[in-house]
Amino acid sequence: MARSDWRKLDESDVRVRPGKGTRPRSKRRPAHADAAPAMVTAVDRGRWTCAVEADPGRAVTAMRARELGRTPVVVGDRVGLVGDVSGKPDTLARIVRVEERTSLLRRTADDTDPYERVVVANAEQLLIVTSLSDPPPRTGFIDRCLVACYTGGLEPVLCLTKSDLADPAELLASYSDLDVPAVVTRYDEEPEGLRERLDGRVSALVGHSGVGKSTLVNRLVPDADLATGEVSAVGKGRHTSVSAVALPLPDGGWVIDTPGVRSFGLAHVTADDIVLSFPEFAEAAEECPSGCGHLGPPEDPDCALDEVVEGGQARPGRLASLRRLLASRAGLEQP
Ligand SMILES: Nc1nc2c(ncn2[C@@H]2O[C@H](COP(=O)(O)OP(=O)(O)OP(=O)(O)O)[C@@H](O)[C@H]2O)c(=O)[nH]1
Ligand SMILES: [Zn+2]
Repeated sequence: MARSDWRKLDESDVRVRPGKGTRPRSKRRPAHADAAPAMVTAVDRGRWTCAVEADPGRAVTAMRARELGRTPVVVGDRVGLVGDVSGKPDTLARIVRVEERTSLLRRTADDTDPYERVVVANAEQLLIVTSLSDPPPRTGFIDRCLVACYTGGLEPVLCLTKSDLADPAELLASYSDLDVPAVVTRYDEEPEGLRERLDGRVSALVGHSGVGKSTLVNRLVPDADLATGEVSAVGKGRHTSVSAVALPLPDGGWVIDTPGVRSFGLAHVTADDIVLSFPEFAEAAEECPSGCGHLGPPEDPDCALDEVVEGGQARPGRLASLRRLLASRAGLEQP
Protein backbone atom coordinates (compact mmCIF):
# COMPACT_ATOMS: atom_id res chain seq x y z
CA MET A 1 0.00 0.00 0.00
CA ALA A 2 1.35 3.41 -0.90
CA ARG A 3 1.68 5.64 2.08
CA SER A 4 0.26 9.09 1.71
CA ASP A 5 2.26 11.93 3.10
CA TRP A 6 0.49 11.83 6.43
CA ARG A 7 3.47 13.15 8.30
CA LYS A 8 2.64 16.62 7.03
CA LEU A 9 -0.83 16.58 8.58
CA ASP A 10 0.00 18.49 11.69
CA GLU A 11 3.51 19.46 12.58
CA SER A 12 2.72 19.90 16.25
CA ASP A 13 1.58 16.31 16.50
CA VAL A 14 4.61 14.95 14.82
CA ARG A 15 7.35 16.95 16.42
CA VAL A 16 8.66 13.89 18.13
CA ARG A 17 12.40 14.12 18.23
CA PRO A 18 13.19 16.37 21.11
CA GLY A 19 16.70 17.71 21.19
CA LYS A 20 16.66 18.88 17.59
CA GLY A 21 14.94 22.11 18.59
CA THR A 22 16.39 25.34 19.84
CA ARG A 23 17.29 23.97 23.23
CA PRO A 24 21.01 23.40 23.53
CA ARG A 25 22.18 19.90 24.31
CA SER A 26 22.53 19.60 28.02
CA LYS A 27 25.50 17.92 29.62
CA ARG A 28 23.24 15.19 30.92
CA ARG A 29 22.08 14.15 27.47
CA PRO A 30 24.68 11.47 26.79
CA ALA A 31 23.40 9.64 29.88
CA HIS A 32 20.10 9.21 28.05
CA ALA A 33 21.79 6.98 25.54
CA ASP A 34 21.03 4.12 27.88
CA ALA A 35 17.43 5.13 28.51
CA ALA A 36 15.25 2.02 28.71
CA PRO A 37 13.08 1.59 25.58
CA ALA A 38 9.40 1.30 26.46
CA MET A 39 5.91 1.72 25.02
CA VAL A 40 3.24 3.96 26.50
CA THR A 41 0.21 1.84 27.44
CA ALA A 42 -1.99 4.40 29.19
CA VAL A 43 -2.11 8.10 29.93
CA ASP A 44 -3.85 9.61 32.89
CA ARG A 45 -3.58 13.18 34.12
CA GLY A 46 0.08 13.86 33.65
CA ARG A 47 1.21 10.32 34.33
CA TRP A 48 2.18 7.83 31.66
CA THR A 49 2.08 4.08 32.17
CA CYS A 50 4.80 2.36 30.16
CA ALA A 51 5.72 -1.22 29.37
CA VAL A 52 9.47 -1.71 29.30
CA GLU A 53 10.57 -3.61 26.21
CA ALA A 54 12.90 -5.88 28.10
CA ASP A 55 10.11 -6.87 30.52
CA PRO A 56 6.70 -6.01 29.05
CA GLY A 57 4.87 -7.29 32.12
CA ARG A 58 6.38 -4.55 34.25
CA ALA A 59 4.20 -1.42 34.33
CA VAL A 60 6.30 1.66 34.98
CA THR A 61 4.68 4.97 35.86
CA ALA A 62 6.49 7.94 34.37
CA MET A 63 6.37 11.68 34.02
CA ARG A 64 7.47 13.71 31.06
CA ALA A 65 10.95 15.15 31.48
CA ARG A 66 10.96 18.91 31.48
CA GLU A 67 13.24 19.00 28.44
CA LEU A 68 10.46 17.48 26.33
CA GLY A 69 8.41 20.62 26.78
CA ARG A 70 4.87 20.06 25.58
CA THR A 71 5.70 17.28 23.14
CA PRO A 72 2.56 15.15 23.11
CA VAL A 73 3.13 11.65 24.41
CA VAL A 74 0.28 9.24 23.67
CA VAL A 75 -0.57 5.57 23.96
CA GLY A 76 1.57 3.56 21.58
CA ASP A 77 4.44 6.03 21.64
CA ARG A 78 7.87 4.44 21.85
CA VAL A 79 9.78 6.26 24.54
CA GLY A 80 13.04 6.19 26.44
CA LEU A 81 12.85 6.03 30.23
CA VAL A 82 15.39 7.03 32.86
CA GLY A 83 15.28 7.11 36.63
CA ASP A 84 13.49 4.43 38.60
CA VAL A 85 12.15 1.96 36.06
CA SER A 86 11.55 -0.78 38.63
CA GLY A 87 7.78 -0.37 38.41
CA LYS A 88 7.53 -0.73 42.18
CA PRO A 89 4.75 1.15 43.97
CA ASP A 90 5.32 4.87 44.44
CA THR A 91 8.22 5.02 42.01
CA LEU A 92 8.33 7.42 39.10
CA ALA A 93 10.46 7.24 35.96
CA ARG A 94 11.04 10.04 33.44
CA ILE A 95 10.31 9.99 29.73
CA VAL A 96 13.32 11.62 28.13
CA ARG A 97 12.77 10.69 24.52
CA VAL A 98 9.88 10.03 22.13
CA GLU A 99 10.73 8.09 19.00
CA GLU A 100 9.54 9.15 15.59
CA ARG A 101 6.05 7.80 14.97
CA THR A 102 5.27 5.29 12.27
CA SER A 103 1.52 5.97 12.28
CA LEU A 104 -1.01 8.35 13.77
CA LEU A 105 -4.64 7.90 14.67
CA ARG A 106 -6.34 11.20 15.36
CA ARG A 107 -9.56 11.94 17.12
CA THR A 108 -12.17 14.43 16.03
CA ALA A 109 -12.51 17.52 18.13
CA ASP A 110 -15.62 17.58 20.25
CA ASP A 111 -17.35 20.10 22.52
CA THR A 112 -15.20 19.42 25.54
CA ASP A 113 -11.96 19.34 23.59
CA PRO A 114 -11.52 21.96 20.89
CA TYR A 115 -8.28 20.46 19.60
CA GLU A 116 -7.70 17.47 17.43
CA ARG A 117 -5.43 15.06 19.17
CA VAL A 118 -3.48 11.99 18.40
CA VAL A 119 -5.21 9.12 20.20
CA VAL A 120 -2.87 6.32 19.30
CA ALA A 121 0.65 6.33 17.86
CA ASN A 122 2.45 3.55 16.02
CA ALA A 123 -0.44 1.12 15.67
CA GLU A 124 0.20 -1.10 12.65
CA GLN A 125 -3.44 -1.77 11.98
CA LEU A 126 -6.85 -0.44 12.91
CA LEU A 127 -9.58 -2.93 13.62
CA ILE A 128 -12.83 -1.32 12.57
CA VAL A 129 -15.32 -3.16 14.76
CA THR A 130 -18.82 -3.10 13.27
CA SER A 131 -21.77 -5.28 14.16
CA LEU A 132 -23.70 -6.89 11.34
CA SER A 133 -26.91 -6.24 13.24
CA ASP A 134 -28.06 -4.62 16.49
CA PRO A 135 -26.87 -1.95 15.91
CA PRO A 136 -26.90 -2.17 12.10
CA PRO A 137 -23.63 -1.43 10.26
CA ARG A 138 -22.92 2.16 9.31
CA THR A 139 -20.87 2.40 6.18
CA GLY A 140 -20.29 6.11 6.73
CA PHE A 141 -18.40 5.28 9.91
CA ILE A 142 -16.40 2.54 8.19
CA ASP A 143 -15.50 4.88 5.35
CA ARG A 144 -14.24 7.54 7.70
CA CYS A 145 -12.16 5.00 9.56
CA LEU A 146 -10.66 3.90 6.24
CA VAL A 147 -9.70 7.46 5.40
CA ALA A 148 -8.14 7.83 8.85
CA CYS A 149 -6.11 4.67 8.16
CA TYR A 150 -4.97 5.67 4.70
CA THR A 151 -3.90 9.10 5.83
CA GLY A 152 -2.48 8.02 9.19
CA GLY A 153 -0.37 5.13 7.95
CA LEU A 154 -2.36 2.22 9.45
CA GLU A 155 -3.58 -0.89 7.73
CA PRO A 156 -7.38 -1.15 8.05
CA VAL A 157 -9.06 -4.41 9.02
CA LEU A 158 -12.83 -4.82 9.01
CA CYS A 159 -14.03 -6.76 12.02
CA LEU A 160 -17.67 -7.72 11.56
CA THR A 161 -19.28 -8.96 14.77
CA LYS A 162 -22.56 -10.70 15.60
CA SER A 163 -22.55 -12.92 12.51
CA ASP A 164 -25.04 -15.11 14.38
CA LEU A 165 -27.57 -12.35 13.75
CA ALA A 166 -26.93 -11.46 10.10
CA ASP A 167 -25.05 -12.62 7.00
CA PRO A 168 -21.87 -10.64 6.30
CA ALA A 169 -21.91 -11.24 2.51
CA GLU A 170 -23.51 -7.98 1.47
CA LEU A 171 -21.29 -5.77 3.60
CA LEU A 172 -18.18 -7.68 2.56
CA ALA A 173 -19.14 -7.23 -1.08
CA SER A 174 -19.44 -3.49 -0.72
CA TYR A 175 -15.82 -3.32 0.50
CA SER A 176 -14.30 -5.92 -1.77
CA ASP A 177 -13.01 -3.36 -4.25
CA LEU A 178 -11.02 -1.67 -1.51
CA ASP A 179 -9.17 -4.90 -0.76
CA VAL A 180 -9.63 -4.36 2.95
CA PRO A 181 -8.98 -7.54 4.91
CA ALA A 182 -11.97 -8.66 6.95
CA VAL A 183 -12.64 -11.00 9.83
CA VAL A 184 -16.09 -12.12 10.88
CA THR A 185 -16.85 -13.00 14.51
CA ARG A 186 -19.69 -14.13 16.75
CA TYR A 187 -19.62 -14.45 20.50
CA ASP A 188 -20.40 -18.14 20.57
CA GLU A 189 -17.29 -19.02 18.57
CA GLU A 190 -13.58 -18.58 19.27
CA PRO A 191 -12.17 -15.65 17.25
CA GLU A 192 -9.32 -17.67 15.78
CA GLY A 193 -9.03 -15.75 12.50
CA LEU A 194 -8.85 -12.55 14.46
CA ARG A 195 -6.20 -13.88 16.83
CA GLU A 196 -4.04 -14.75 13.84
CA ARG A 197 -4.35 -11.21 12.46
CA LEU A 198 -3.42 -9.65 15.78
CA ASP A 199 -0.61 -12.01 16.69
CA GLY A 200 2.59 -10.16 17.48
CA ARG A 201 1.31 -6.85 16.15
CA VAL A 202 0.12 -3.57 17.62
CA SER A 203 -3.53 -3.09 16.70
CA ALA A 204 -5.93 -0.32 17.62
CA LEU A 205 -9.64 -1.10 17.95
CA VAL A 206 -12.43 1.31 17.28
CA GLY A 207 -16.19 0.87 17.25
CA HIS A 208 -19.46 2.38 18.34
CA SER A 209 -21.06 1.46 21.61
CA GLY A 210 -22.89 -1.83 21.51
CA VAL A 211 -21.08 -3.43 18.59
CA GLY A 212 -19.48 -6.01 20.86
CA LYS A 213 -16.02 -4.51 21.22
CA SER A 214 -15.75 -5.21 24.96
CA THR A 215 -16.92 -8.76 24.37
CA LEU A 216 -14.08 -9.18 21.87
CA VAL A 217 -11.42 -7.52 23.97
CA ASN A 218 -12.31 -9.66 26.96
CA ARG A 219 -12.06 -12.73 24.80
CA LEU A 220 -8.68 -11.73 23.37
CA VAL A 221 -7.10 -10.42 26.54
CA PRO A 222 -7.73 -12.41 29.68
CA ASP A 223 -7.96 -10.00 32.61
CA ALA A 224 -8.70 -7.08 30.28
CA ASP A 225 -11.20 -5.74 32.80
CA LEU A 226 -8.55 -5.78 35.44
CA ALA A 227 -6.05 -3.97 33.29
CA THR A 228 -8.45 -1.25 32.20
CA GLY A 229 -9.85 -0.93 35.71
CA GLU A 230 -6.46 0.02 37.03
CA VAL A 231 -5.92 2.92 34.70
CA SER A 232 -9.45 4.25 34.64
CA ALA A 233 -10.06 4.50 38.36
CA VAL A 234 -10.44 8.26 38.14
CA GLY A 235 -13.52 8.75 40.24
CA LYS A 236 -15.80 7.42 37.56
CA GLY A 237 -15.86 3.76 38.38
CA ARG A 238 -13.74 0.97 37.14
CA HIS A 239 -14.99 0.43 33.64
CA THR A 240 -15.29 3.94 32.33
CA SER A 241 -11.83 4.43 30.90
CA VAL A 242 -12.12 7.35 28.51
CA SER A 243 -8.74 7.28 26.87
CA ALA A 244 -6.98 4.65 24.86
CA VAL A 245 -5.31 1.83 26.70
CA ALA A 246 -2.92 -0.82 25.37
CA LEU A 247 -3.51 -4.38 26.54
CA PRO A 248 -0.99 -7.18 26.05
CA LEU A 249 -2.06 -10.21 24.04
CA PRO A 250 -1.14 -13.50 25.71
CA ASP A 251 1.02 -14.65 22.78
CA GLY A 252 2.64 -11.30 22.01
CA GLY A 253 1.37 -8.11 20.46
CA TRP A 254 -0.95 -5.45 21.80
CA VAL A 255 -4.54 -4.39 21.31
CA ILE A 256 -5.22 -0.76 21.95
CA ASP A 257 -8.80 -0.14 22.94
CA THR A 258 -10.11 3.32 22.20
CA PRO A 259 -13.22 3.90 24.31
CA GLY A 260 -15.25 6.94 23.42
CA VAL A 261 -13.62 7.47 20.03
CA ARG A 262 -16.56 7.87 17.67
CA SER A 263 -14.90 9.28 14.65
CA PHE A 264 -11.68 10.68 13.34
CA GLY A 265 -10.55 14.12 12.45
CA LEU A 266 -10.48 14.50 8.72
CA ALA A 267 -10.28 18.27 8.72
CA HIS A 268 -6.66 18.29 7.57
CA VAL A 269 -7.12 15.49 5.06
CA THR A 270 -7.08 16.56 1.43
CA ALA A 271 -8.56 14.73 -1.53
CA ASP A 272 -5.02 14.11 -2.75
CA ASP A 273 -4.05 12.49 0.55
CA ILE A 274 -6.75 9.90 -0.05
CA VAL A 275 -5.94 9.36 -3.72
CA LEU A 276 -2.33 8.62 -2.77
CA SER A 277 -3.54 5.48 -1.02
CA PHE A 278 -4.74 4.16 -4.36
CA PRO A 279 -1.53 3.57 -6.32
CA GLU A 280 -3.22 3.01 -9.66
CA PHE A 281 -4.77 6.49 -9.53
CA ALA A 282 -1.98 8.49 -7.91
CA GLU A 283 -0.16 9.30 -11.14
CA ALA A 284 -3.28 10.29 -13.06
CA ALA A 285 -4.30 12.63 -10.24
CA GLU A 286 -1.32 14.80 -11.11
CA GLU A 287 -2.95 15.48 -14.49
CA CYS A 288 -6.08 16.83 -12.83
CA PRO A 289 -6.81 20.55 -12.74
CA SER A 290 -5.48 22.11 -9.56
CA GLY A 291 -7.96 21.89 -6.73
CA CYS A 292 -9.69 18.92 -8.32
CA GLY A 293 -11.73 17.06 -5.70
CA HIS A 294 -11.54 13.92 -7.89
CA LEU A 295 -15.27 13.29 -7.47
CA GLY A 296 -15.83 13.19 -11.23
CA PRO A 297 -18.69 14.90 -13.06
CA PRO A 298 -20.63 17.00 -12.23
CA GLU A 299 -18.44 18.29 -9.33
CA ASP A 300 -15.11 17.72 -11.06
CA PRO A 301 -15.84 17.36 -14.80
CA ASP A 302 -12.17 17.41 -15.82
CA CYS A 303 -10.99 14.81 -13.31
CA ALA A 304 -8.41 12.53 -14.93
CA LEU A 305 -9.20 9.49 -12.81
CA ASP A 306 -12.01 8.32 -15.11
CA GLU A 307 -9.47 7.86 -17.90
CA VAL A 308 -7.58 5.31 -15.81
CA VAL A 309 -10.69 3.16 -15.69
CA GLU A 310 -11.54 3.81 -19.34
CA GLY A 311 -8.01 2.79 -20.26
CA GLY A 312 -8.47 -0.48 -18.42
CA GLN A 313 -5.75 0.19 -15.82
CA ALA A 314 -8.13 0.04 -12.89
CA ARG A 315 -11.37 -1.66 -11.99
CA PRO A 316 -14.46 0.59 -12.08
CA GLY A 317 -15.29 -0.60 -8.57
CA ARG A 318 -12.01 0.77 -7.26
CA LEU A 319 -12.79 4.24 -8.57
CA ALA A 320 -16.33 4.07 -7.18
CA SER A 321 -14.95 3.08 -3.78
CA LEU A 322 -12.31 5.76 -3.86
CA ARG A 323 -14.94 8.34 -4.71
CA ARG A 324 -17.17 7.16 -1.91
CA LEU A 325 -14.31 7.83 0.51
CA LEU A 326 -13.67 11.20 -1.09
CA ALA A 327 -17.34 12.05 -0.70
CA SER A 328 -17.33 11.09 2.97
CA ARG A 329 -14.54 13.56 3.47
CA ALA A 330 -16.20 16.23 1.35
CA GLY A 331 -19.39 15.80 3.34
CA LEU A 332 -17.59 16.97 6.42
CA GLU A 333 -17.01 20.35 4.89
CA GLN A 334 -20.70 21.04 4.51
CA PRO A 335 -22.34 22.73 7.46
N1 LIG B 1 -25.98 -11.88 19.20
C1 LIG B 1 -24.78 -11.42 19.55
N2 LIG B 1 -24.67 -10.50 20.53
C2 LIG B 1 -23.45 -10.07 20.86
C3 LIG B 1 -22.27 -10.54 20.22
N3 LIG B 1 -21.21 -9.91 20.77
C4 LIG B 1 -21.68 -9.10 21.72
N4 LIG B 1 -23.04 -9.18 21.80
C5 LIG B 1 -23.94 -8.45 22.72
O1 LIG B 1 -24.00 -7.10 22.32
C6 LIG B 1 -24.10 -6.26 23.47
C7 LIG B 1 -23.00 -5.23 23.45
O2 LIG B 1 -21.76 -5.91 23.61
P1 LIG B 1 -20.48 -5.18 24.24
O3 LIG B 1 -19.34 -6.08 24.10
O4 LIG B 1 -20.78 -4.63 25.58
O5 LIG B 1 -20.37 -3.98 23.22
P2 LIG B 1 -19.39 -2.73 23.21
O6 LIG B 1 -19.13 -2.45 21.81
O7 LIG B 1 -18.24 -2.94 24.08
O8 LIG B 1 -20.31 -1.62 23.79
P3 LIG B 1 -20.04 -0.67 25.03
O9 LIG B 1 -19.76 -1.60 26.19
O10 LIG B 1 -21.31 0.10 25.18
O11 LIG B 1 -18.87 0.16 24.64
C8 LIG B 1 -24.06 -7.17 24.67
O12 LIG B 1 -25.38 -7.42 25.09
C9 LIG B 1 -23.41 -8.43 24.13
O13 LIG B 1 -23.83 -9.57 24.84
C10 LIG B 1 -22.43 -11.53 19.17
O14 LIG B 1 -21.47 -12.01 18.54
N5 LIG B 1 -23.70 -11.91 18.88
ZN1 LIG C 1 -9.30 14.64 -10.25
